Amino acid sequence: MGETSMPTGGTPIPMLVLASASPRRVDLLNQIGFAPDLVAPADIDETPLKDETPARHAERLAVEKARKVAIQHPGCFVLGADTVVACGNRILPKAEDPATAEKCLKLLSGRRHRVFGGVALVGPDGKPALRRVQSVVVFKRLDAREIDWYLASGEWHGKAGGYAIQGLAARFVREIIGSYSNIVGLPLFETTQLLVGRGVRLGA
Ligand SMILES: Cc1cn([C@H]2C[C@H](O)[C@@H](COP(=O)(O)OP(=O)(O)OP(=O)(O)O)O2)c(=O)[nH]c1=O
Repeated sequence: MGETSMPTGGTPIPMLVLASASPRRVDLLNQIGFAPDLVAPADIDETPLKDETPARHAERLAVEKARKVAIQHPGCFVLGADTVVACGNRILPKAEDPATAEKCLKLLSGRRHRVFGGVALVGPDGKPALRRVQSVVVFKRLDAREIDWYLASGEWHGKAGGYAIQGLAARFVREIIGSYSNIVGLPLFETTQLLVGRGVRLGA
């Protein structure tokens, strides 16, 4: 279990498992040449703890996702990630209905907010390594028509903060500071550092 291949004369390469149900994360990981051998969603409670900061929340959930899947796949490298949209110290929800998305968009309108990404890699030894990334996003002021138009698109569904920068919401983004891929769901530079740092080979 947990071994993907045995190169001639070498040691087995542990499998790379992505602990995610997000198709975006699979695409992002593929983009940098680390095709996961397996994708396995981690079913965890994503409720913020009392007084938990957005940054800490993203880190904790990334580790919990990776750990949960690592228990089911011992001996593998397991990558987990979490994306948190924060307005000040307030953690915005993942929008599952239009009313929630509308509240988020009204809050983000005309302001700058932060997007925190946590990425955790649990190694075959069971130990997690963690990176945290922060991006800043500045939205233009949104009028009621723009908000209604965006809500009708449905693109907000399942997205932290009620928008997806990789889609129509790009029209609202005046500026970003920091990692773009972090906002979409997986900070690719830091993910590469984690994977390479733990000895996961390209295309493992
Ligand atoms: C802000 C923003 C978030 N998102 C997405 C990324 C994440 O999929 C989602 C935040 O929820 P997460 O809980 O980070 O991830 P998830 O539930 O979609 O998937 P997983 O199984 O890995 O836990 O919001 C975008 O796609 N674009 C954006 O611009």
